[in-house]
Amino acid sequence: MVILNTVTTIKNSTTIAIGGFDGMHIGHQALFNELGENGTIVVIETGYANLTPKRCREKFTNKNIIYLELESIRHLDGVGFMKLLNEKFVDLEKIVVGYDFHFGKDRRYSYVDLTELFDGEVVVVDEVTHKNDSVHSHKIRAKLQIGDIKSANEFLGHNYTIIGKHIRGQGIGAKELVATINVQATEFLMPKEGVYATLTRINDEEHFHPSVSFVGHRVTTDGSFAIETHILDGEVTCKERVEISFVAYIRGNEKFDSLEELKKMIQKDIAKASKELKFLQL
Ligand SMILES: Cc1cc2nc3c(=O)[nH]c(=O)nc-3n(C[C@H](O)[C@H](O)[C@H](O)COP(=O)(O)O)c2cc1C
Ligand SMILES: Nc1ncnc2c1ncn2[C@@H]1O[C@H](COP(=O)(O)OP(=O)(O)O)[C@@H](O)[C@H]1O
Repeated sequence: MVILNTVTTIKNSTTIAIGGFDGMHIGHQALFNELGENGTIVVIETGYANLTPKRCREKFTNKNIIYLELESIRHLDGVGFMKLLNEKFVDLEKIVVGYDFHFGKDRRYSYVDLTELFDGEVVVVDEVTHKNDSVHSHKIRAKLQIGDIKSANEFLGHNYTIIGKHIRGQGIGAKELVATINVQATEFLMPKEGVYATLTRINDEEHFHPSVSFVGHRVTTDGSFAIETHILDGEVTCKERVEISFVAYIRGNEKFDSLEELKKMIQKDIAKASKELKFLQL
């Protein structure tokens, strides 16, 4: 990962797009479309990104990304920020930002200041909306938190995807319910507690498996928080790194009086998830 603060200069990059870019949503993609061949994405890293934390942004672009820690630039005024960009990007000709881009101390400066301060071209991308609603990361987070996966995915332009590592479960699943892969993915925002039709990929497999996943506190068993995915198209063995893509919300988390009742419900969940995923190209 290239952190801009620690490198002296970046050569051959004539165009940059600047922002936080958590989510890499359709608004962000509109900026990337203006980058051209030698464009670089400059991520201002707040440390709070939880839709595409850290290097996960790289999954959703083929452009080069470099990272700039907010802490190291937040004190700068407009002139200072511009000086930093010019010093680091020695071939800079064009800067791409969105209509609401703000920077510098107290977010005091906008694209208007950028246009005055920069000697090259500033491209300002108009507001990107979906169904008359302005697309922003905070709105995607809010949608995920109420389980509105379909709208969140429409704003994102891709399925909301978390990546984590395989961890040991309680050992009840395979014996009494269905086999699940338990996942730890602490850096990501968790969608509303419940059951989802999902696509799961293990390590760097070429294809995703249709799956049904549970996210939440296992109120029926030990009460602890878990992310579990049950693969619908057979057994998988190698499972260090697990990627779960959320496609549709099926139901909320429930407490069942017995494992038999939970098992019956899981069978219904499987049927619903299979139906949701049937027409997807995996
Ligand atoms: C499709 C599916 C739906 C689930 N729904 C619930 C639920 O509504 N409430 C709940 O407490 N646990 C639910 N669970 C989690 C189970 O409690 C969990 O799989 C079980 O405790 C076994 O955990 P283990 O894999 O760690 O052994 C669900 C799991 C799956 C795969
Ligand atoms: N809906 C949108 N339409 C156009 N530009 C956008 C949109 N959302 C964000 N941008 C631009 O993308 C860059 C990154 O913005 P950022 O603040 O990280 O996104 P968000 O507002 O979604 O959290 C900024 O230059 C911003 O102006």
